[in-house]
Amino acid sequence: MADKIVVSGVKKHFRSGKQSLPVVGGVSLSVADGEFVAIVGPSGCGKSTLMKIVSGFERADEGQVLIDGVPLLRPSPKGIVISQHGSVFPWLTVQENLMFGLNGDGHGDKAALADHYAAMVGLKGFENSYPRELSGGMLKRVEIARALVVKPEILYMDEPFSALDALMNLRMRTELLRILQEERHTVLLITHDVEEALYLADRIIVLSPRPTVIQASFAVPQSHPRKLSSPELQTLKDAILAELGL
Ligand SMILES: Nc1ncnc2c1ncn2[C@@H]1O[C@H](COP(=O)(O)OP(=O)(O)OP(=O)(O)O)[C@@H](O)[C@H]1O
Repeated sequence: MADKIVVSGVKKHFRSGKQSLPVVGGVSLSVADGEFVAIVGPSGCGKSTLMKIVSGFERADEGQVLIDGVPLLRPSPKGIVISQHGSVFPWLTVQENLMFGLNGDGHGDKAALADHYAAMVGLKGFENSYPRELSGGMLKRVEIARALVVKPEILYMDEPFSALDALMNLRMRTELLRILQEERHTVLLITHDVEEALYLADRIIVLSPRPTVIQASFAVPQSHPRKLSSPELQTLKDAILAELGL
């Protein structure tokens, strides 16, 4: 499969006063078209910074990011970010939120498309509801639908489910896999949760403490749906946790 994302020799530091804080210490990785790669690493190691660089919201000091072979200089229309903070507009209905990113004439009947994606994430019947009328899990699904409706080639997910309760977190994982089976996207997921990574990803990259580098990489060869209790995934989990010093 062709490489969708190529990260080569990326380094980044921040400056606070006279202090220099090295955050990304030299990261190179390739993500194939349609691949789902999860990134785990210790708290504060630089995961979000790396994600911002790979999604074009932050510039690297050194190295570069290529999307389909083209250097990334700003956020690409091919990618969309889903973060833990949420970006649903409270003053718009679910349908209006989903229609928001659809501009130009390329999207046909925007309302119908919005409703299709609302249904896809289980929000049929809530198209005219406002965010304040929805639960946290429903809001997160609006967010995911809002990202998918523009048919991004790349989904950048930074702890997308971390604000949800444990049950909703599990539901959303399954929901995401179902959607990805219908529409193949290239996905880069940052998570604290090794089990979430094992459940979802084709490959798991473990980052070192700051300044972060790739410490280990694990392929997850199992097909979906996966059983986290399977001996193979348990062995993999132990190996990843060992890399994280746990
Ligand atoms: N814009 C910035 N200016 C200065 N320092 C920053 C900036 N962004 C991040 N940092 C620092 O860089 C380091 C890495 O932050 P980052 O958010 O990338 O880590 P993380 O691995 O995503 O953290 P967490 O696991 O806690 O979400 C932290 O020490 C943080 O304080």
